Amino acid sequence: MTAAEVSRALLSLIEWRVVQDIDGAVHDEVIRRVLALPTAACAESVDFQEAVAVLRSPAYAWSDDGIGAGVVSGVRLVLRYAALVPPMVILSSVRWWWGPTAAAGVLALGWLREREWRGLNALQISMQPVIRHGYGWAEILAGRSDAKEVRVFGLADWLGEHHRVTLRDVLGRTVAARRRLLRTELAVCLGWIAVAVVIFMSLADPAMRGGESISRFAAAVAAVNALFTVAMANVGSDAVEAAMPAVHAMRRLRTSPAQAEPETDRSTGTDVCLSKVTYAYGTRAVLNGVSLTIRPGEVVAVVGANGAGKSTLAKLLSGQYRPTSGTVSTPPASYVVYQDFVQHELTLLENILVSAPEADMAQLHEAARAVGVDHLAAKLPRGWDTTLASGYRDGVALSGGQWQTVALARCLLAASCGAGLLILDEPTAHLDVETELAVFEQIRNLRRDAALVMMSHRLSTVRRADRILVIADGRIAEQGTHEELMTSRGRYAQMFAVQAESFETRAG
Ligand SMILES: Nc1ncnc2c1ncn2[C@@H]1O[C@H](COP(=O)(O)OP(=O)(O)OP(=O)(O)O)[C@@H](O)[C@H]1O
Repeated sequence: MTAAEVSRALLSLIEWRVVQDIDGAVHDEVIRRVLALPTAACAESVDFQEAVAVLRSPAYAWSDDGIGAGVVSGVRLVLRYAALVPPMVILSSVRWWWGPTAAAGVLALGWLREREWRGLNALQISMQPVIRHGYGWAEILAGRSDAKEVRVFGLADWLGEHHRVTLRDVLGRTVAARRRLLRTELAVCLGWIAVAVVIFMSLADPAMRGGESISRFAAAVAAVNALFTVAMANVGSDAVEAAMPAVHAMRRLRTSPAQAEPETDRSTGTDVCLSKVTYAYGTRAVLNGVSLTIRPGEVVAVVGANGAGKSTLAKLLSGQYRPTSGTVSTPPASYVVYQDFVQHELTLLENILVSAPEADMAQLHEAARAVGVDHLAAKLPRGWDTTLASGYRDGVALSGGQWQTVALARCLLAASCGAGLLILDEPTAHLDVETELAVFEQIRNLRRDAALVMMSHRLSTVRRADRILVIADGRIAEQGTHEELMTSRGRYAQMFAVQAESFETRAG
C-alpha cells in the first residue's frame, strides 16, 4: 500500500467520523428542540413538522445527504479552490495575465454551475409538501402499523398507484432540472477543455518556447494540468448542494415562532381554573369563552357531540395547548390519558412506570392491582418483563381493552406520586361495561385528593360524576349532577334518553 493510499484511507475514516458527529449533533438538536416546545400545539405546526421531517430523513427533500456530508464536502471544496492558487501563480509568472484569466474562468464556470444547483435546490424545497404526501402513501404501503388493512382490503395497487401519481410530477420536474444541470456541467467541462487547449497552444508556440527556460515551460504545463484536474474534480460533486434542504430546514426550525412561545404556567394552587378560555385551530374557534373551576377531589365528566371540543379541553387542562385567549391554571402536576394513548414497545413494567419513573414497586403494584393489570401480568410469558408488542421474543400484542387498563394504571400511579389533576379522555371506550364500572370505582377510590376530569360518551359512567359539563357550540351549555340535568330536560337529558332507548332496544 502506498503512502497516498494510506492517507486516502485515513482521510476517508476521518471524514466519516466528522459526518457522524455532525449528523449526530443535528439529530440531538432536533430532539432537543422538539422536547423544548412549550406545548403540543407548537409541534403540530406544519412548518415545524416539515422541517423536522427533512432533518430526520433527507430523502423527504429528495436529497442524498445530510448536513454532515455537506459540511465535509464544503471543506473539500474550499481546499480544492485553495489548490488552484499555486498553478495560477505559476501561470502568471509565465504571462502575467494568464493567472487572473484562469481565475476569472474558474469563478465564472463555478458560478454557472452553482446557479443551476441553487435552482434545483429551490425546486426541491418548494416541492417538499408534495414529496411528503407521496412518501405518506409509501409509508402506508410498507409500514408495520397499516399492514393489516393493506392486506385485508387489498389496497396495495391502489396505494402504489397514488404513490406513483403523486411523485410523477415531482419526478418529472426534478429530472428536467437535473437535465439542465447536466447540460451546464457539460458546458463547464467544455469551457475548461477550451481554456486548457488555448494555454497549451500558447505554450507550444515556438516564439514563446524560445524565450522561456525549459523548467518554466514544464512548470507551466504542470500548472495547466493541475488547474484542469482540480476544476474537473469539482464537476459532479453535489454534496454541499444536496445538504441545502437540510440546512434550510434547520434554519426554519431554529427561527420557528413555536420556539419563541413562553413556558406554560403551572399554578401552585390546588384548584383547576379556566377563565374566559378561547381556543382556535388556525382561525377556527373550537372553544369560545369557557370559564370553569374544579376543586381538589372533585370528579367532573365532560360530554358533548363528536367534534364539540372535549379533547381540546383535555389538552388545555394538561398544558399541551395554550389558550388562544383567557387563562388556564392547574395544579403543578397532572396526568392525562388520551384517547390515542401511547403504546410503547417496552415491557409491561416500563409501560406503567413512564407516568412516574420515581415510583416504588409497592405503588406500582397497587395501581396495577386496582385496574386488574396484575392478573394480566400473571398470564404473560415473561410477566412484568414481557415486551408489549409482537415481533419481539416472547413479546405480546395486547387487546385494545388490555392496553386501556395499562393506560389507567399509569394514571393511578401518577396520582399516587402526587399528581393533583387526572384527565381521562375516553378512558373506558374499549372496556366491557362490567370492567368499566369496576375500574371507574377503583380510580375514584385510589386517586387521593386529585381532581378527576373525564371526557366520555358513555353516560352510564358519566352519571356517577360529581358534576357533568355539556359542551356545545364552543361553550359549557349545561352543568350539574346527573339528577339535576335530567330534571332540567336539556341536551344531556336528550342524550341520556337516546342511549337508554338504544340499550333497551338491543336488550329487547
Ligand atoms: N390538531 C387539530 N388541528 C385542526 N383542527 C383540529 C385539531 N384537533 C381537533 N381539531 C378540530 O377541533 C374540533 C374539536 O375536536 P376535539 O377532538 O376536541 O373534539 P371532541 O369533542 O373530543 O370529539 P370526539 O368526541 O369525536 O372525540 C373538531 O372539529 C376537530 O376537527
